[in-house]
Amino acid sequence: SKDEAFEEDDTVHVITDKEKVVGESQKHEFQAETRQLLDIVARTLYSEKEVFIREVISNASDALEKLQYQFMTGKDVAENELPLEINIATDQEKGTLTIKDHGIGMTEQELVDNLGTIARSGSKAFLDELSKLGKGDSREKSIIGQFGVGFYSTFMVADRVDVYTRSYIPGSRGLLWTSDGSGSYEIAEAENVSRGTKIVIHLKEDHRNFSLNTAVEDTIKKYSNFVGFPIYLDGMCINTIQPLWLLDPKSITQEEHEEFYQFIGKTYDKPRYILHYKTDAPLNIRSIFYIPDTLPQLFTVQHMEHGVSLYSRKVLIQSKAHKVLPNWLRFVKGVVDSEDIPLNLSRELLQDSALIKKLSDVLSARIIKFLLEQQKKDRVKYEKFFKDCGIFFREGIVSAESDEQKQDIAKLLLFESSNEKSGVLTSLPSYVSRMKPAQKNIYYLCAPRYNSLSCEFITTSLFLELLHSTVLQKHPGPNIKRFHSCDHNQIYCDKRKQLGKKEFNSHTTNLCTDPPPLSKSRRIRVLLRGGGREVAETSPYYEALKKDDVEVLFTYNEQDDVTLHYLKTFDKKNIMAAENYFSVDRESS
Ligand SMILES: Nc1nc(Cl)c2cnn(Cc3ccc(Br)cc3F)c2n1
Repeated sequence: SKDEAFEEDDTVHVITDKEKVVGESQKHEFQAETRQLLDIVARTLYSEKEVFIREVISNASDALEKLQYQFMTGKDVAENELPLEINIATDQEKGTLTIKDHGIGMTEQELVDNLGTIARSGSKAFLDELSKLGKGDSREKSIIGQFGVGFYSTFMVADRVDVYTRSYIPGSRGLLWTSDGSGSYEIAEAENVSRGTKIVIHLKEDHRNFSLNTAVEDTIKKYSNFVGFPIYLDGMCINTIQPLWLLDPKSITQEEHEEFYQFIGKTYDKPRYILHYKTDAPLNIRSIFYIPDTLPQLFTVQHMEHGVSLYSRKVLIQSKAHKVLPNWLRFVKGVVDSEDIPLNLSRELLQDSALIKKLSDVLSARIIKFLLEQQKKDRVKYEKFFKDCGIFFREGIVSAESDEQKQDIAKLLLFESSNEKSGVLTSLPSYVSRMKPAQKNIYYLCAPRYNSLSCEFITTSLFLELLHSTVLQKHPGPNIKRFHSCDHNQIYCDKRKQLGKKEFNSHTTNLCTDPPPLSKSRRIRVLLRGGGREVAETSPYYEALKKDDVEVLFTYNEQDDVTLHYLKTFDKKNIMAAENYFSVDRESS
């Protein structure tokens, strides 16, 4: 198992340079397509140069997997005592980066073929596909993840690449392939080449950073941390955290989840909810989602660093893949690994592919289903979660493309209701389950706790006039509780305080005595405290519904107002504001 592979053995994991060329080397011209391909891959396709490390490590990992397969199918394997690991060495003096594996290695025929694959069929189809790949084209079956093309990416950063390789087939000769990536390559026989492949990358002048241990370590931890074999960098094993998402969910402890969550989230927080989701249809998905315990303050809600990490067969494709989940689920952290996602050519191709859209739809539906289960499983915990994250759901309803998604998200919402005591929350499905057959619509009454308006005014008296005309008229009922000037931008009105000469009519109240010393003209924000349950219950609009024993949802903030307005219907019932009760239902009933 993986653990054995990781146990510390005493042989030190360093790479020695004992290979020696014997005999003549044959010169080979790259086929035209190969050169063309080299140009493309080396110049344009990789947005971040560092991914060449991901590619050669993936090739090494695949070579080790193929060797394991030979072992398991009882094939005769040369040097079968060699450890299944990947060794990487940086050498700052020489300006080289070396990646070595004891995988299946290559025969001379394969060496040429693997390059040739691209030249003969691959690069033609590859180039066609590439040209065909308009924006968002879903059929981006790039061949980058296969052997060969990934290897070429080394020429983005290399003046020269030496490849020592010997196939696992007993009796195979050691070979040296070398090229500067321009027009040709050379192959010679070499001795002291151990089974597998060793790639020595002679770095270009301005890519010498890849011969620095720290730079290489960061890149390996970012892209290849979960590769299924130990990776030794300059003798140190650097990939130690298991790809939790591939394990059996029941076998993972809370501690393992917390450690993993902190590793991928770069946080010391704990997850509040954990969803380990694996499926093979309609896509191959291995994923773990975490909902953090503490959520960012409101401000960072818009700007929080978000996006789950997207992997393909344990290799990172994108660390903050924004499109894998819809924006309204940006509070969710985690990893998604799908074999159906090709190791991609570039970020752009990944951003708006139909494949990613499909993935996003499947995942968001599953997360909503999970949250609904949690709503039933532990109501108190869910209500706390809803208080923290309700804002995201409301955004989801407003921004969701399909009505089906709106309906799905709507089940997550909670409201106060005339049927329940103050402070008790209910959901739309529960409301509907209580509706009488004759009732056609769902009713809600918006009694905002705060009404804020920012107004321009010149002098105190004009301010009072303006306030009276614009605000107090609009919100009948004693919805103004307090006015006091706490700072020059916000004034509350306070029933108990007398303000200025003006007395407002009985319903409302007076403004506090000392409006802030104001310059000629200022914009201030007036927050009118009040509203909430008592306003709702004493609202004339509620009276009629109450008399007819029609349940009304109470909303206290404008986001809910907007959300219900956008939602329009739920479970095929119209969602109506209470004030429309008279006109609509009276006629019909
Ligand atoms: N590590 C490793 N192991 C194996 Cl078995 C293969 C097979 N192909 N490739 C990619 C590749 C192709 C041509 C050349 Br030249 C070098 C090179 F790395 C492999 N890489």
